[in-house]
Amino acid sequence: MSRRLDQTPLAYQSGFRNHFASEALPSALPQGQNSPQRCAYGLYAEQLTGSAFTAPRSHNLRSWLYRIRPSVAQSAYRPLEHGGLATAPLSRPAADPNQMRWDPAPLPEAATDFIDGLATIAVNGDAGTQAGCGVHVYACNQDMTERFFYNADGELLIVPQLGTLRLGTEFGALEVGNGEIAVIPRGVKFQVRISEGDQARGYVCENYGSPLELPGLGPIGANGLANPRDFQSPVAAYEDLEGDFELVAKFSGALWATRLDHSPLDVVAWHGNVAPYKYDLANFNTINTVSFDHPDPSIFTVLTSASDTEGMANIDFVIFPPRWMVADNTFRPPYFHRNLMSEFMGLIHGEYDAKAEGFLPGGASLHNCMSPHGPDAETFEKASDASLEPQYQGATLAFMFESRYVFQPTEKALAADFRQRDYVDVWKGLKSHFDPTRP
Ligand SMILES: O=C(O)Cc1cc(O)ccc1O
Ligand SMILES: [Fe+2]
Repeated sequence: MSRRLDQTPLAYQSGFRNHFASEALPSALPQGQNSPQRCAYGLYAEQLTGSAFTAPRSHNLRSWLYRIRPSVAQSAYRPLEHGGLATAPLSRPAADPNQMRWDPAPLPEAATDFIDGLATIAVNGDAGTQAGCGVHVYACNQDMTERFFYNADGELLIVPQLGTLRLGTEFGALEVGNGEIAVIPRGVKFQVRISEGDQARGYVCENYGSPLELPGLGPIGANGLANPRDFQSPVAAYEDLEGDFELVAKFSGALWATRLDHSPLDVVAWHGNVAPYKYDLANFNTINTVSFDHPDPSIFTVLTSASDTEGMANIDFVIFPPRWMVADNTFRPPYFHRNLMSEFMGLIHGEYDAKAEGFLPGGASLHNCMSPHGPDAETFEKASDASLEPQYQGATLAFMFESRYVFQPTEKALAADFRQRDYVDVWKGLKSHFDPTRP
């Protein structure tokens, strides 16, 4: 029998990290237990954990998968070369206090799938101690057909900028395009196809640390920012395919490949709270000032990965969404600042309010710990004189991966043709307006 996941209609179940239960065949899920002596339909039971067994219940993550073959039905792993991927710590660390910016990564001309199209821009922390992250861009023009991927080094937060991706996973299929995000938990096997457009580009945060979760809302209350119900996980769907397939694993900073004689997306039923999910950033309930001053961007946190120090995120995923700007007597764009946390930014569409020019959709910027940044000279002049009517800033969607750990750009990203070597000049025109006689 051959059944394919890329042809299965998309269907989702809603809720952030719910304890889901889903079956593609009736009664495929055991009732009242996880490991029956014999599973329905001759399936194998397999547990996948996203936390230590002994993690506190609030952070305990695991799912049970009922599959045609167990994951161990594979051959030995062998190393696989990849020219563009890097993992922290780098052997030749290249942390740099210079503010940096990149144009969008060029789209490939040769046939390139999602794995081959990954290129690391910066990393921080240490994958081996489960701290920090890798920041990659992907640019591809081919579907993964005979190969699959999983990442043992971290979960993957995928932020598409160009093209729509269809992610076939062990848990079912998801589709994500511009303005949406997807998260693939550590270890989950998946395959990427381009479902709209001939090519695709976007960003990936490979989170080595604790899995992303919703931020606490404090005095905001019970509702707001990213609401749990707007997160969607796929329903169980499987393929029963025999052939010659490759499973690529990222493990301890390197890629490895193993051969399979079947598709690993063969999970007929699953239950638990580890599962891929997607989120449409348009559902973000944006909160901003209705009085004065520019709130700190933590007000725009979508997801956060905790470090072992409370309040200092391993990574915050923050967006700058369409919103009303109404602040009175206020310099409305982002203020000038020097932050303890390090900031990697990307642009999903539109324009970013701190930068009049040069920060393009698909491009990126990096402002490391204490490196000064803020509005460029042109934006500063304009915003200092702007009339402060309520203004809808609609055509914009930027994001930030903000981390307590300094980002180290890779040597390739430093040397890339598409790095803007004159970026620091955007602040050149900021001149003194000081006049001691005019209070
Ligand atoms: O640097 C940036 O553009 C991100 C950012 C935005 C903002 O509104 C306030 C602080 C900040 O770091
Ligand atoms: Fe900043």
